[in-house]
Amino acid sequence: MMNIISRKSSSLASVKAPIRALASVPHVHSLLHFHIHPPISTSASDAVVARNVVTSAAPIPPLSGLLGFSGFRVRNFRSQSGPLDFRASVVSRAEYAVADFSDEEKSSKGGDEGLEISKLGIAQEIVSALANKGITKLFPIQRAVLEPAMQGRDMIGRARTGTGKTLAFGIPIMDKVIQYNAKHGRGRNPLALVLAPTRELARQVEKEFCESAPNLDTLCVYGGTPISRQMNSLDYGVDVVVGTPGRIIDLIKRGALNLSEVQFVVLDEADQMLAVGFEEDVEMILEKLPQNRQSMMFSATMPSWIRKLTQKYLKNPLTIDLVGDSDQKLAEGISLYSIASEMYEKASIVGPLITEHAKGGKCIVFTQTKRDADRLAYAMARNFRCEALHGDISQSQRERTLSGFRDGHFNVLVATDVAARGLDIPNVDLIIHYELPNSSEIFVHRSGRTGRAGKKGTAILIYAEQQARTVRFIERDIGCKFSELPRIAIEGGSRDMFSDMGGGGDGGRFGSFGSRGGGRVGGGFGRSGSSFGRSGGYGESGSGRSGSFGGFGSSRSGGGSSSSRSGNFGGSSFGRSGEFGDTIGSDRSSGFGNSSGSHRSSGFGNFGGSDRSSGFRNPGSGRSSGSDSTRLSRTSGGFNDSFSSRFGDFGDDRSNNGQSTGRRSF
Ligand SMILES: Nc1ncnc2c1ncn2[C@@H]1O[C@H](COP(=O)(O)OP(=O)(O)OP(=O)(O)O)[C@@H](O)[C@H]1O
Repeated sequence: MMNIISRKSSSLASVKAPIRALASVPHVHSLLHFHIHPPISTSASDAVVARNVVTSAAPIPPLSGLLGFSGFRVRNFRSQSGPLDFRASVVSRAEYAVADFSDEEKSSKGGDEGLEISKLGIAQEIVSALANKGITKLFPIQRAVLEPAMQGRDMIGRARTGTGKTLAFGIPIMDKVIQYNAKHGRGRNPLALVLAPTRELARQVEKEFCESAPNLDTLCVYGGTPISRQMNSLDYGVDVVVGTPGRIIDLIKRGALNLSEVQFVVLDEADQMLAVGFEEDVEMILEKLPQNRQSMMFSATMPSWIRKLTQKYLKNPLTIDLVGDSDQKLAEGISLYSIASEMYEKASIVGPLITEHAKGGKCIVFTQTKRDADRLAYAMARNFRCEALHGDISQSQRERTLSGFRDGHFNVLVATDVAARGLDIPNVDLIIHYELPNSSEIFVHRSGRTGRAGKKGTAILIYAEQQARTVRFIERDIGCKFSELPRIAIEGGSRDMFSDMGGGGDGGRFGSFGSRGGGRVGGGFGRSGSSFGRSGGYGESGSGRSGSFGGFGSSRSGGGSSSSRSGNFGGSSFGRSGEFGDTIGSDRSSGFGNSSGSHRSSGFGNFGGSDRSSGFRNPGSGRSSGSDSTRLSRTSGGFNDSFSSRFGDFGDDRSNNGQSTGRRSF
């Protein structure tokens, strides 16, 4: 441990020092403009907003202003000191558009009604960087979060997919860190920590931070690339660390990551942390943080673990829910279609659907298994520029695939649910659910890869007749209706587009696929409670599946039975809901949620499609001993989040592993 620490004054660090010093030009205007006022009282019209926006998880003093009136109003920003005496940024004369967020959301999406970012008084570098990205007005979730976040409030947030949650927590954090650095000088230890359940999501959050505040040092940490690079980067000093829990713990354990100065922690996709088995890691990390901090959590559902976290680690949290129980769960602008198909014909109708509905644009086809993704991608590559993405694909290849898809080098991505959550790929026109998702939540997240940032998109659900009940269930659960597309007639000869891939049999091959229908509805739609409402968790097995796919099928709570009949190709919906009906795809086991590898180091960066502009990149390879993948254990018959911590002993981090904790200027 001490050896590691003594390296901190390495020559590399001293080279870095002037760079950091130069980068920390103070945003004096921001510091000067800031106001503190006593709270103002809520008005009678609060109810309008409260209905749609804010509920309090615990009794809180009335939050006024942003949350407290309908219509537009000019007001001063009310603030109290946040952590480390961070103060709210300037918001003098800022207009808070806080009418009905739902209505607003429908109409604006960054449109005319949004709050001008340039008027917020936040650091000019953020304003300019966002403007360069075409972001000039706040989205509703950002407006809802901004003021309480600036006030230092802990919060739980929920909004529809693609509506800008990252910047909702990102803007206040970036601004506060910039101000703090301007005042106190830049330090070595991070001031903000963002936990994400997957590498891809972590990378995306990092990208958003790097693009929006290019002068901040944001480091992304996850497994799959050498940990030494991340340790070096931490050694130089970082402002914000984004990462997956496993690698973060690894870095803490090695004495490379000192969380003693963290003032902001964000749990992004918190319920997904649970789904991929990170709960123990997350709690360990939260235990290591200073008491005096601001915590923000974003979660689509509220399983009991999240509630427990909320009670244990958040202080008097505010809940900002722009979805609500009865609202539709999908973003506006996504057209939903369903289409019935025989199991053995499904693969053959994907092509026509893409041609018709993607119209040459980007399309993601979601399968349940890695094997399906590979095979479908392979077969479709005859007619489309197409690649597969799933957890068995190496991290570096996954990144290449994602950046190729982003950049338009190919336009059809066949993915397992590894891509369902959080990924922000611009201009995806079409989502095809090749197989029913495991839960309504997964459906929402898969579909939410289109229609982002107010754009239009289409999602098509392919189902077998015997799965019609599940389709209705999804409709009810997400509050949307599917328009049924006419069946696509498949000529005999082309029924099985995998026919040259081995296997055989009457229709549908995929190796051991082959049963025509033969399904039975598993029935039993488990609806598991969450305080955020229904989250699905249905189990229906189209035709039952296992055979070559290995016995999926056991349903956990709330799920219907899924008959696993070997050799049959089935609809593969596996009821599993655990506490909240939110499930992950069966393919998560090895790859999804793995954390590893840095993709940005301050000086050198890493290779592999990172969007960090500065820096070279080094190929990420090799899994560190602390790879998170080892924690994901998959049990037969279902998806099991169980894992055992590799870090029973967490070291003596209470004393910060002996690291220097004092903030110092470089
Ligand atoms: N105010 C804004 N104006 C225009 N575009 C924005 C704004 N805020 C965010 N965006 C863009 O919208 C896209 C979606 O944002 P983001 O990924 O944060 O959504 P999200 O709510 O986290 O979605 P998901 O739940 O699917 O993860 C991003 O490309 C982001 O840059």
